[in-house]
Amino acid sequence: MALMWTSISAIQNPSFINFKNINDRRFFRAITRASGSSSTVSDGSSVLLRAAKHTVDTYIKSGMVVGLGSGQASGMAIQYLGQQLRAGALKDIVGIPMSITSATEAATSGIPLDQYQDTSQVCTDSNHLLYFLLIGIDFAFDDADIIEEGTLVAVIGRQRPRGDESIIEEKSILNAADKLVFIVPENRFKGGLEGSIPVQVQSLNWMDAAEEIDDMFLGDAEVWRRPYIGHAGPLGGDFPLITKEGHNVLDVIFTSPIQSLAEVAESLDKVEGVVDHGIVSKSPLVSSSPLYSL
Ligand SMILES: O=C(CO)[C@H](O)[C@H](O)COP(=O)(O)O
Repeated sequence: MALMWTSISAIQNPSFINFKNINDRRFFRAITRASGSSSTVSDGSSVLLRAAKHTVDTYIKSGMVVGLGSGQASGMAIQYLGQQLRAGALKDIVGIPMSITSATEAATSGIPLDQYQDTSQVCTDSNHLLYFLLIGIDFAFDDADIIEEGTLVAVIGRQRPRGDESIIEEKSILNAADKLVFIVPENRFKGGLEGSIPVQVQSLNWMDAAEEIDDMFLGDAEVWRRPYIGHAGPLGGDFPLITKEGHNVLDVIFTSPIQSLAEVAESLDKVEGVVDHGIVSKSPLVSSSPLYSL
């Protein structure tokens, strides 16, 4: 594994925190030496753990509603958050898990959980007037497969779901968060990205959507339907993946460098049958002063 100094991107407030430049330079020199030519996964893990702890220590305050992401680094942050709760360093945290895996990790770490409701709740006051109560998420952290240098637009969902992950649910929590941090190793932070953009499509007319996307990125990308088991291929084999929402997943595999992830997202959004995709743009806050009660 390459040298794993870790970058953290605060997406809503895109000040870029580079672990190489903050805190303890000696630590990173030590990691550099330890990584060297015989670097191991554990070296990378220890840097990720440090980044995960830094994320919790810096951004999470008592009383917050926190979106809990999926992936190795998020798992570390969840465990550390649980430790901080048990130690009394933090209290009154409510976790909003983005997947079954993060829910399980949070539950075993002793973090109180709630579910995110994407729609506003309708309430009545004493005069029987209707008003809306917005559910707010103060902060969220997550892993990302790749982050576009410069824009901090991220891609999630490249890997086959390990549990019951849903790009749709994950993105709705990420987009609802007032502040968002991706915890990623440095080698996932780059420009001119290649590789897969996962696209969730309606299963009935998946092929029409696939053809339209194929035409759209002709020469730059191949479009394959993601299999549940077995080998990948354009048609997704005999057992195509069906998401928990009943959709298929297309992997739009870019073989040429992507100039702008935001433009790819905009193009995909226009295709009939596309339900969602793994590109997470810098979205505005759902509410700058949310009223919430969880
Ligand atoms: O899609 C994702 C978040 O849901 C992650 O990018 C993906 O799970 C990466 O995991 P890891 O960091 O463990 O490789």
